[in-house]
Amino acid sequence: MALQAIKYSRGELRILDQTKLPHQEQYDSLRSSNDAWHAIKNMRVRGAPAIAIVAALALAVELEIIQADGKLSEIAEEIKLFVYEKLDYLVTSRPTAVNLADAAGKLKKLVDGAAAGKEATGEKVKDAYILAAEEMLVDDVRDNENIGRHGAEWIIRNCDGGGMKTRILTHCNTGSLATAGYGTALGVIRSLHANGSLELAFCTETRPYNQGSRLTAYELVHDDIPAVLITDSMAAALLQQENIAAVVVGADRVAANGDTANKIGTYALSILARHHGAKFLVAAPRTTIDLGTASGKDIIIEMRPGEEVGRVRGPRDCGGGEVDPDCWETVSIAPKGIKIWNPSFDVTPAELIDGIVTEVGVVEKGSDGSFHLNI
Ligand SMILES: CSC[C@H]1O[C@H](OP(=O)(O)O)[C@H](O)[C@@H]1O
Repeated sequence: MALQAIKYSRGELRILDQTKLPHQEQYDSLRSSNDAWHAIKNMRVRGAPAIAIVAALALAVELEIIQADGKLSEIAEEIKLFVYEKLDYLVTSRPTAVNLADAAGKLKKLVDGAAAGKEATGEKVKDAYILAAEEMLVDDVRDNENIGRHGAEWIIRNCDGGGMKTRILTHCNTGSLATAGYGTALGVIRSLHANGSLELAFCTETRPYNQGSRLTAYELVHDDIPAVLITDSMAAALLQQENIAAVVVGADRVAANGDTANKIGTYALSILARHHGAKFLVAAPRTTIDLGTASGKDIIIEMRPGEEVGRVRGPRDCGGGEVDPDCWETVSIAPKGIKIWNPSFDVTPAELIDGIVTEVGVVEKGSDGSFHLNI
């Protein structure tokens, strides 16, 4: 059974609380855009594609509940403006990942068209919105499977030992827990594994939120994919000592020139990959490409609370690898009074990226040395 960050049926949305993983699988119901905003902000759901999908579906559920309560306006314009207001609010939950803003723009355009019709009613605008939001869930899984296939084929064609068993390093979490399913960079690893071309996947723990040790390792173990967990600080020694074919990462926003914002630590890995002759791939659907942002210097980087660095939270360790899931503790690992810098993302320059893996193929730099991303 594939892991699902998002469980949805018409009128009901549940998310897997990722702050409880890998020790507890707990689903929380979201019944409004306000519920979604807080779940995204406190990272109970995270991952650029998943954030956009959960936000869109939470508003769909909110509209269904309003109608069930007999409070849905029959005036198309009123429902359109309601959707506009809620989407603008949801976009403020996390600023760096572009998928949410991209989805909001598309959904606003859709309801604008639905409300313009002569026969338009509030219910028709609501129904049009809900169908579009539900399509995002289906489209994302299909796109990720295509990303996985294109990325695996590229690695086999272009990496040393391609066609043999490859060793891949990945960062953060870009799998079923960051998307509607299958994943982007982790989708490439899944595809390599499925066609027998993966020897070993290495995943970084990805401090401070530990998406790698808590989420990616969880997915790799769940899918029985051969994998090794390393700390972020081990990446250089790994690339120096092991034959890593490629570093494959996700993205939160790809600027028009190919500069890519992704989880903090990605930029360092791109330098290490170049120095050690490993390929460096960014895997992301086209909804992560932002042609309206010229380059990486224009990307807003989300700053998160210092507590995420200074504290670690988890269930009590009972010894022998067993934990008490009902007894969670927070442990301070930094002195009181120390200032903490906690940018959630960094920007990898296009020059250090060998390819951008999308659902329609892998984009490489042209003869002019630039990425052309209007695909
Ligand atoms: C396919 S997920 C893309 C991206 O999102 C993650 O960030 P976060 O866990 O803070 O939402 C990470 O940067 C992934 O690479």
